[in-house]
Amino acid sequence: MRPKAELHLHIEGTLEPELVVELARRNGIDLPTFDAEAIRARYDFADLQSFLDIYYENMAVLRTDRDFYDLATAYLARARAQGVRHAEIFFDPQAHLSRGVSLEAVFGGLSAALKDSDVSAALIMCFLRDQGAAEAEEVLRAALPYREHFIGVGLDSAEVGHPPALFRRVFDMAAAEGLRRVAHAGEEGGPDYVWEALDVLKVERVDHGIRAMEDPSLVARLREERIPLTVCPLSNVRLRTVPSLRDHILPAMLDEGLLVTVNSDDPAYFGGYVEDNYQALRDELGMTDAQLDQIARNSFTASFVEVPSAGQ
Ligand code: HPA
Ligand SMILES: [Zn+2]
Repeated sequence: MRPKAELHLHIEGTLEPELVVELARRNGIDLPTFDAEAIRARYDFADLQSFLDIYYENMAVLRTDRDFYDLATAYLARARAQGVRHAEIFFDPQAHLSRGVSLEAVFGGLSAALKDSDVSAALIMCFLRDQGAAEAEEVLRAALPYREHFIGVGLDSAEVGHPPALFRRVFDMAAAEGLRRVAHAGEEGGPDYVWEALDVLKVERVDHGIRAMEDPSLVARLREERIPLTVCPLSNVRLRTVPSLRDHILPAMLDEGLLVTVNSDDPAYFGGYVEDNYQALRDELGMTDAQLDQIARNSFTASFVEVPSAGQ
């Protein structure tokens, strides 16, 4: 299997229904159903928000550092089996703090899992854009005692109506701390969100970014500056940002000379882990092995951490 890096992966989006049930039992949490298949049957999404509603609901079973440890350990084992040599993993601390779960539990569990895995991995802390900039600044300040546990910051959750420019100050603060910067932009939002992420937040990578293709001058900028895009094909289909995989703009992005990568986003919800995304691109979109090899090479080029086994 082709070695690859995964650069767009929300650890809470790897929470499989079976683990939801197990953690609910362990933590004495009542669920509408304890049948994993019945939970999975709800995963028919109309858009990003309808997914986020269930995503935040399910993650309420994550309470202790052991829960976060088990979650990340399960992901890393699956990732390894899918050829992942290196993962840069998003997490959403605000979604846990708001439920009374401490940063200590979140960082403690995730960091221990990364340390115990033989897959190279690092954490990127995301701000929930729909919770506003003041809260983002607060969580960054609260996370600084854990500075050595994460390499960067990102911006996720409901995109439209929450433009990147609102987060200028917190991204400046993060830059001053030597943190790397990424943001979701151009998933449901238009090319203007991608421009803002680049110009105002100074992001070094754009998460999704598929709608950048609507603006030729933006495409030229991304190409000239070699800005990586972390595209998530199965996610785009399941959240209906594209009608079907056959309509996906990824091959055109590659033809434009963009530094595109392929990632799984929230694999427990979108029908596949990262190699499943590669295979779907081959089987349903007819992408060639040469194209997929290029994308896998791009994933190492686009990663923030030098990976010793890259390309082996
Ligand atoms: O695809 C996504 N988009 C925005 N926020 C998210 N949080 C988890 N997954 C996503
Ligand atoms: Zn995402």
